[in-house]
Amino acid sequence: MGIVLGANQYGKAEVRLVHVDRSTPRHVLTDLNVSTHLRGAFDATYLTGDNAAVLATDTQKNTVYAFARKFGVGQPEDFAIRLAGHFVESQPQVSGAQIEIEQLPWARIDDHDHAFSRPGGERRTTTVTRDGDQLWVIAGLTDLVVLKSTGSEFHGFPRDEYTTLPETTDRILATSVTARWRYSSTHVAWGEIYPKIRAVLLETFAGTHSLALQQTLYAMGGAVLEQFGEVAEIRLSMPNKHHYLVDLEPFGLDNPNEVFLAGDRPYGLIEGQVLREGAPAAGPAWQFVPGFV
Ligand SMILES: O=c1[nH]c(=O)c2[nH]c(=O)[nH]c2[nH]1
Repeated sequence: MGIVLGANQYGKAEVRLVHVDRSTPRHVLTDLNVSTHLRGAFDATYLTGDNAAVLATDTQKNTVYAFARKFGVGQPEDFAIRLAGHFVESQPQVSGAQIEIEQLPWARIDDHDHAFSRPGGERRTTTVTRDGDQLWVIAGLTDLVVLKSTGSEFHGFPRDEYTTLPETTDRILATSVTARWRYSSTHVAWGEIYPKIRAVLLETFAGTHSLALQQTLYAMGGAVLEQFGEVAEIRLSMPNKHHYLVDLEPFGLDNPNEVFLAGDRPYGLIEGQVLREGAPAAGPAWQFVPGFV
């Protein structure tokens, strides 16, 4: 019984590309998950490990980023057609290509020029604690994903022998906000105040020129306490969803903060409480509430 190689394809899966069109102050954000698959005369690498025909998947990934800088992205269909054409037309052994693209949606926060939020995914939460006659109400939200394409810096941090992070005065700042706030009374119009607090969190994220995600966290919590006397304290957990500027120099291209790799993990995790001095005590309200300091 003979053994033969059947259908095959190979490529780079899930290239996380974030492109910022900064040609006007009103940034256009395109967030894609691109997978490339090449088909053609690749028997040799499977059968003998001869890679003479194998356009490396790393090269395919680089092509995605370089094309984003060279040509922009536009509609995902156009970007995919351009990539498929390039692979088939530039490599004689590549007879076909399949390019899959998922686009992650972003919406502007209050029609802001460079602050966005991700629709869907977010949840409103509450944790109510009763102990004897006493009652505490915590409200909040999880997974509110937000991004600023400028207006964020990070510098002035110590450098030791393990520090490689460059200082930056212009970076993408993105996070998935989990916030929980404790009301100081139980006489609150829950349904009316919730969207207002959410809106203050969003507008403070958008409006704060950030020198650190820590500073943004405190500003967001502080704004809620300033504007809502009913809130005794707020706790925030904000992963720093890193966006790495792609080095396009090897391809003769600059990258003026336009083409980013959206990292998955690891991520910075910035957490903190913002408290109103003299507010009623929390008692057991936070006991066993997950995800918080
Ligand atoms: O806003 C930030 N805070 C940090 O503590 C930190 N650390 C890091 O590597 N990048 C950042 N960004």
